[in-house]
Amino acid sequence: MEPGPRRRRQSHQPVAAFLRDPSSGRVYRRGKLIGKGAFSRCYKLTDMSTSTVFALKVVPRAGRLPSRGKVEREIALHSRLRHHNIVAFHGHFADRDHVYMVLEYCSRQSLAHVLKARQTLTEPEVRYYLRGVIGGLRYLHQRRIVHRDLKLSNLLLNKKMEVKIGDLGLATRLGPGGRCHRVLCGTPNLLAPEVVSRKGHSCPSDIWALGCIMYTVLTGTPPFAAASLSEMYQNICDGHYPEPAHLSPNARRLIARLLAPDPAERPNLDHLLQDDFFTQGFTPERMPPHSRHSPPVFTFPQPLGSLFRKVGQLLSTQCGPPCPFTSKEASGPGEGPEPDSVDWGSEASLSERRAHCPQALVHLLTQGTLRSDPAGPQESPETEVAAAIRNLQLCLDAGPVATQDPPGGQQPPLWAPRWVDYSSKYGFGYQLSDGGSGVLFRDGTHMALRPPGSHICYLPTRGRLETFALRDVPRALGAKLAVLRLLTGYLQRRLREEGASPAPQPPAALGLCLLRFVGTSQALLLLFSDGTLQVSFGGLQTQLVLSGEGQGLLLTHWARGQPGASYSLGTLQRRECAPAALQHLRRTLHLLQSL
Ligand SMILES: Nc1ncnc2c1ncn2[C@@H]1O[C@H](COP(=O)(O)OP(=O)(O)OP(=O)(O)O)[C@@H](O)[C@H]1O
Repeated sequence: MEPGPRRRRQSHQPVAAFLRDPSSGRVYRRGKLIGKGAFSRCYKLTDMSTSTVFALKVVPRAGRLPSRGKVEREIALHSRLRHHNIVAFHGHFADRDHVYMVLEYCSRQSLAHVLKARQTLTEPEVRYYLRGVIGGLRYLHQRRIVHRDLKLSNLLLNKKMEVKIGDLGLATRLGPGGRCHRVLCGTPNLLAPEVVSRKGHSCPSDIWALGCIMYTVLTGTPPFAAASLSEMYQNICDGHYPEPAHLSPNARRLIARLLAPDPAERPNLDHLLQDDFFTQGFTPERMPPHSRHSPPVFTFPQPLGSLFRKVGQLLSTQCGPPCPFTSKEASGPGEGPEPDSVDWGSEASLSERRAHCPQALVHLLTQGTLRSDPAGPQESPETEVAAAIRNLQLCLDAGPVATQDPPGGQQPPLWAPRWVDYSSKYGFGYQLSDGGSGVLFRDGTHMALRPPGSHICYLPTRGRLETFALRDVPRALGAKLAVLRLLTGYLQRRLREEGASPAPQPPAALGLCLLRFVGTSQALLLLFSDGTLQVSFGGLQTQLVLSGEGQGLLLTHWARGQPGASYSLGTLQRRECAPAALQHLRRTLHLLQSL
């Protein structure tokens, strides 16, 4: 995957089983061989007095190194560095045959090993690893040091799966012009155009390597891997690589920015984490060690409570038309865990959905649609989506954006402030702002609990409403009622914990139901039967609700804990809408159009 630098392999003298650092007096026991580089070998090493485990990098002293003083330069440079995302340097010594470097031990090997086992990584994982690499690289660049050999095998992982930049053998300080020697060093398929054309390495050359790394871990193949070196260098100089069409637009855009042929156009590390790829997607705080072998399923607390949401695998879970739930009837909650101890979806259900939906359009994580009556009029979910798109366009076409946020009205619409996606097992539960709740089940049916009389409203298919008093619910619906109660109880508990109470507003119509939900890495979109469209971005950071119709259209926008502001179509037409709300409208439109 990563052709190594064209360097001659060294023959190695055996390394003694016990080694003494003459300057510190420490005695070490050499352990097993953990890896081999072009000029070095790495062993596990234990400090005999403290039992601390290190990695020992051993470089032979024979006069066949690529350039004299290379190891000395590596030691001089590496020993002064101290950063959480750079392999720590603990000491060095030498004997007649070898130079030894005592390094922080990274027991989970490298990202090259992970990719070999996994073939590709998911976007949340890539965000997690890149964050660490960017942290370490920023530290180097701030000190005017370029790494010059960033590659997967030099991104090591410690026991906690924290990423550490290693192998500073080619790292060097920048010269006065922000560049260093015009030599062709590094790993050929990761060389930046300016390095290939011998203009010298600079900080953007490392950024280019980051682009190659990102591309490789997301697609499983490096962006530049032509049969001949000259063809590959030509592609590098032209910035010509196979378009990774199946990746999310944000991932593709960031790769294109990182792999800009002109170094001046590549993003600076200080701004990289502000890219949409990082800000609009979930980044795990930690990485489970098993993710070295299988895709992780992440769970994370929502701001409104410890809900768990499925973000395990972004990959190619992309569907065009809505994927039906499986026809399996929802089962009772007896055998399942509490919703706040479950993940959102499972790999099995994702691959199931992928098999159903070969077209790749939207980066979906989870979705569900209310079942249509096969004997009834052909209602397609696209009809509601098209209506929602029309409404969004009406708002967007209303007029130019106000230069500052106008005071919004306070007309809270009926919406779903809380939800829990338990669709991998039973269904998607939500609580309405009037205190009612509902579940769209995996089998495409819908059941709701409606205040004030606590009616149970059941829709076996779209348009067929059956209502029951709580005690009269037929036995056949007992399992679904149990799920509805389980999820409602859970959401009410959250409401109590937040100290919130339902808004005083007229209760929803008995037939109101959730027609469709779509979860992507960026947003959760809910479409109700009365045409209300609700979109939540970034967990619950920003919410947008579009309700009503025609001139009664109302846009309500909540941003980062601010009280909601509502805008009527008339207000929007008078050119008064918060710029942030319009921006979210555009993102919603984009999302809907890509369904
Ligand atoms: N600090 C460390 N902890 C654990 N393993 C390490 C550590 N440093 C290196 N290794 C392992 O040893 C291998 C050899 O590392 P080394 O830095 O000598 O060369 P390399 O970067 O893999 O190759 P090259 O020298 O060709 O660029 C690595 O691939 C890695 O698997």
